[in-house]
Amino acid sequence: MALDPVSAMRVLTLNPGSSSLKAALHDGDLVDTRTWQAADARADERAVSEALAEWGPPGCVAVRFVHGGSRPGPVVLDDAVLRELERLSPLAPLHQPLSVDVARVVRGLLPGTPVVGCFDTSFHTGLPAAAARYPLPRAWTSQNRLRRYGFHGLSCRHALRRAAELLGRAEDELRLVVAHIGAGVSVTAIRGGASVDTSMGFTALEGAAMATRSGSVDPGLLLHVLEAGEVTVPRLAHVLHRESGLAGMTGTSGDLRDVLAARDQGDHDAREALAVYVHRLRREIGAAAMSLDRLDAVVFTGGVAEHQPGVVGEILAGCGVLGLRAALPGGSGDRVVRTGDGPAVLVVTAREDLELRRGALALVGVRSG
Ligand SMILES: Nc1ncnc2c1ncn2[C@@H]1O[C@H](COP(=O)(O)OP(=O)(O)O)[C@@H](O)[C@H]1O
Ligand SMILES: CC(=O)OP(=O)(O)O
Ligand SMILES: [Mg+2]
Repeated sequence: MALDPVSAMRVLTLNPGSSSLKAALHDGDLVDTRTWQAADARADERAVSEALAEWGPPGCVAVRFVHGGSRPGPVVLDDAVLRELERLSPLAPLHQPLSVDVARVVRGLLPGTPVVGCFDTSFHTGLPAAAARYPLPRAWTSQNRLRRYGFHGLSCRHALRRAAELLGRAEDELRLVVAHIGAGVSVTAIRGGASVDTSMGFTALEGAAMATRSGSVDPGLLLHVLEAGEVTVPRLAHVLHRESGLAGMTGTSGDLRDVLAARDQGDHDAREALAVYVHRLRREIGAAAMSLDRLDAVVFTGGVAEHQPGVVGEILAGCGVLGLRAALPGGSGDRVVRTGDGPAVLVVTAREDLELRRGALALVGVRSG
């Protein structure tokens, strides 16, 4: 069947994550992907040029931004929007500057080609007040700016879509917990097709322990090290984003492969770090489940979920209180690991690129239709 001109458009998607830049070229139903590791601004600029050299010019481009503020959906990027998004960089220092750079580079290389920004935060814009608001003074929160935004929304949106397909159920009838486990880690509760709670908050530092990010730490501890003069504010920001999590606890890069290798060699810190990582993930899964009236399925997605079934198995082994059964999610591709009594367990590849494409085509289609 011939595709209509909008869906047949070649779309380049660019996804700067905290440990990689992922690019994909969607040409009708064909997809070609490339990943560049250890993203930094200059490497990302080179990656964009290499992607364009390899694939040629697309009809439009979609760029993932983790922070979109209150934007409920994708927007076409122009200089003014990019300046606004750049102002959010301090709230997502591992991602936002890279996305802004990548968008500027691609706009420079492809003048006249629409470049669309799609936001992790959009999926969470309907969070109920109980989940979105911090218990801070009204004067701080009344403008609705200092609140919980949530991230990994493109991944959650795709996980919901795939879970509905794999389980043969309507999206809006599913009650899901989605555990996105990559370099960044978050857990989201989905009910009625929408996010109703999520572990990341004002920034992508809150919640579970991550590859190099601390996740949640008692704010009293942070006040203490600041007041004691042990660190400056910029140093503390650096430590919490880049020198904590699995990396900080072990002295490795924080890549789970390195941590598992160290544990296999009997390294005590690696064993303890993985125990903390798994414990904190289970705690977030339990917390997310409390926003649901029943739990139909837990969906594991992101690089760790895709490549390390043993770690998913370790997490599941301690989730019996939710009715989840221990399982080792072997196999590959999107799959239902277990069904039967208790919630189902799914592993889904994080295809943020498909949501980026969808978001871009919806906008470009509207503009050209
Ligand atoms: N075989 C593997 N290939 C790629 N990543 C892996 C593999 N095994 C484990 N991982 C983990 O997946 C993480 C990357 O996940 P990913 O979702 O791609 O991250 P991000 O989008 O944040 O860059 C790495 O930090 C690594 O710990
Ligand atoms: C929001 C976030 O942490 O993204 P990533 O896992 O891609 O680094
Ligand atoms: Mg990612």
